[in-house]
Amino acid sequence: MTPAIALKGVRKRYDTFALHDIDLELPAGQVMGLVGVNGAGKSTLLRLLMGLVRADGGEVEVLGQRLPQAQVAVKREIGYASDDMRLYRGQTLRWHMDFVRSVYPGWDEAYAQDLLKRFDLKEQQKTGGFSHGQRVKALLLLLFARHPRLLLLDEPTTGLDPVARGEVLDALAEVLRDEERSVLFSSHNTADIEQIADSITFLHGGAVLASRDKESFLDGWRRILCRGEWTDALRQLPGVASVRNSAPLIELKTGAFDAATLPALQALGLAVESVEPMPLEDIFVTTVRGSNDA
Ligand SMILES: Nc1ncnc2c1ncn2[C@@H]1O[C@H](COP(=O)(O)OP(=O)(O)OP(=O)(O)O)[C@@H](O)[C@H]1O
Repeated sequence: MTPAIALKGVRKRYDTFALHDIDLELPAGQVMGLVGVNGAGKSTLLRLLMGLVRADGGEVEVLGQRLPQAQVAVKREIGYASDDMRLYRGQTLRWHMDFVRSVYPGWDEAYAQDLLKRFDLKEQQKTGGFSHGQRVKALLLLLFARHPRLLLLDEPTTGLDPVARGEVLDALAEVLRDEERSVLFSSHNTADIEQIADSITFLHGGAVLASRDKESFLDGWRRILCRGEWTDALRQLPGVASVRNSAPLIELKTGAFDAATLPALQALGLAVESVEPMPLEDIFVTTVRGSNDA
């Protein structure tokens, strides 16, 4: 099946920042979470995919079509939401719904009504009076009810209270039950990504540090506590991203945990005390620190 997004060797340079050689593929019907610190390049990447920014080099394909050539046709099939999108303050949400409906024939009014209830929004309210959370939910409603084939969401849950976050994530999960739809969403909140993403990409300093399906990501990482004598050979073990000597214990974090890991530690004279899975946030921080040290 044609991937929803395929990037090959994509580059974009600004005065003080560059995206370098981005290779990324999002299979159709999947959700990819894009995680990165402030300034990592997440918004730039999403803007490239939306055709708002043009790559300096490499290939950008969205829904099987090459950008920038197919930009106009592809844009109709994409739902893009970011913080800099504005609603007309003096108009009601209904006015916005009618406007989008007039432009997109695929508008689903029944679904829009369902989302209005779920998001607790009033269609006759002027959007100028909306809170931040209401504005985000209104924007998502206007996107979701169009049924775009690809959603590009730039930090959709940032700044939402826990209840609104839950509502937005539930609605997203529902949108995703339809296997035809693909989503790329960025977030600082690794818990959101862990909850709904099929695959995870870490972006740092304009480069992809890691991109894998969620299960293999989480399965491959472990925090291991051992007892014994410190040896520098620990740093050479496959996949080891951090080792800390807090005698009498040694803490080791590895991104390549497998059947050979524990025997390798024992061979170095260490007694393994515990092996724990790591939450995505810890995996992300460990990966970013490792790349900063490299
Ligand atoms: N139009 C532009 N001109 C010059 N520099 C830009 C432009 N757009 C983005 N940048 C720079 O590119 C870098 C990456 O910005 P970007 O907004 O893509 O990061 P981000 O990962 O989305 O960050 P945040 O999480 O803070 O939103 C930043 O240093 C930013 O200043």
